[in-house]
Amino acid sequence: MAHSQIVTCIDELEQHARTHLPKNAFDYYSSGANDQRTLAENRAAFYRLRFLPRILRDVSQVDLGVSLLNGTQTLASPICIAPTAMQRMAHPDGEIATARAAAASESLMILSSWSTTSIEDVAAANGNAGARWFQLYVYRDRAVTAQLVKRAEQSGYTALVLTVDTPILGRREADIRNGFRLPPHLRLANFSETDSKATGVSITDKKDSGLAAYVAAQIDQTLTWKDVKWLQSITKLPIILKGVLSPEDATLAVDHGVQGILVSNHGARQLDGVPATIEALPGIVAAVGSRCDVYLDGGVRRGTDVLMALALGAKAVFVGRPVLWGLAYKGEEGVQIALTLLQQELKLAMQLAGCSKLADLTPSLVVSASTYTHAKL
Ligand SMILES: Cc1cc2nc3c(=O)[nH]c(=O)nc-3n(C[C@H](O)[C@H](O)[C@H](O)COP(=O)(O)O)c2cc1C
Ligand SMILES: CC(C)CC(=O)C(=O)O
Repeated sequence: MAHSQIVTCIDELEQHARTHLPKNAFDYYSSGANDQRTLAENRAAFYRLRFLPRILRDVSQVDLGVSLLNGTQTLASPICIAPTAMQRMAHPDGEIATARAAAASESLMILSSWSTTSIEDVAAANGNAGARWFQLYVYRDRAVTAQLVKRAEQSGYTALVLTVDTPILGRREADIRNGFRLPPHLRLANFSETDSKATGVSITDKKDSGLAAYVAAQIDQTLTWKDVKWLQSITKLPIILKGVLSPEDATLAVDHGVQGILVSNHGARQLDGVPATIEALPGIVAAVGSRCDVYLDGGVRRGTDVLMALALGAKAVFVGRPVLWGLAYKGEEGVQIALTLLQQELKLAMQLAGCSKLADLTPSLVVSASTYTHAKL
């Protein structure tokens, strides 16, 4: 795709990234774990759903506005940016470009702990008008973790997103084959060299996958529900648990006083064989009810995917790789293209489905394709 050409969908951005990014980076961004069954399912499960649109409703005005976390976070649309590590591999401006595009699109950005731009620099790029949450990995060294939380608070991040599906890195075979490591001109900007070398493993070490070794050395595998309490004891920020798939865990999360649940399988990069997130969503929504916000990420590539997730009870959706493909295409402008495409597609899908605001979306809008396959005609 030439730069002058019109981008018509997210998949075109991915194709561009595939042919323009270094293999080491594209493979890291695109891979799922093991046989990548869940990676395929994250898309396939959307294809197994069907809409039952309503007719003869006034759809001349569509409002995509949404408010999250008990009305404390208002957004122009429910399409937000999932945290993805090391964005400067996709474009020299990396997280700065994402933060600017998020603010320009009135979207919400979650910054990864493992960004290649610091918490403070991203906050400055996102500005006063921006909406930003910080994704937290809990380090074995709790002083390092507490310092991240403090810096996020001081830089105007308004929630913490605690990732709970990564006690250890999933098996990403492309990274093993490539001997993945962060290119030498980049670094994990939120940590000092000393912090990242504290246990003798650096992300740039020449191991099978430098990343897997780094995670194994640094991330706290002993994490339990008591650490959610610990986190609550050191911050007043709302906490969202990212990586919930089981309704039982969703109930426990609410019992532990979290303000949000992000139904996620980490872009199919952790345990292969888990359900697609759109399949896991209804059970979690049923378990949680209105006791806290429920969000979804994983395989969202179309406005119609967003519409399905919202109809099935998600308050907002997050996209990971589409933002990386936008970055690789044209930095800040590319991320804006990705977000705008999804917003426009969502608006169109709502109009065609007979909905003019998010409150109109109910589960009756979506049915399983098997309803039709097995129908007696
Ligand atoms: C390249 C890459 C890096 C990621 N890095 C992080 C991370 O640092 N922290 C985290 O909680 N999730 C991380 N994720 C998971 C995303 O936040 C999100 O769950 C996933 O990408 C959503 O699926 P999608 O890419 O199909 O939209 C990463 C995902 C990708 C693809
Ligand atoms: C550094 C990694 C743990 C980032 C991540 O979450 C991922 O690669 O999926």
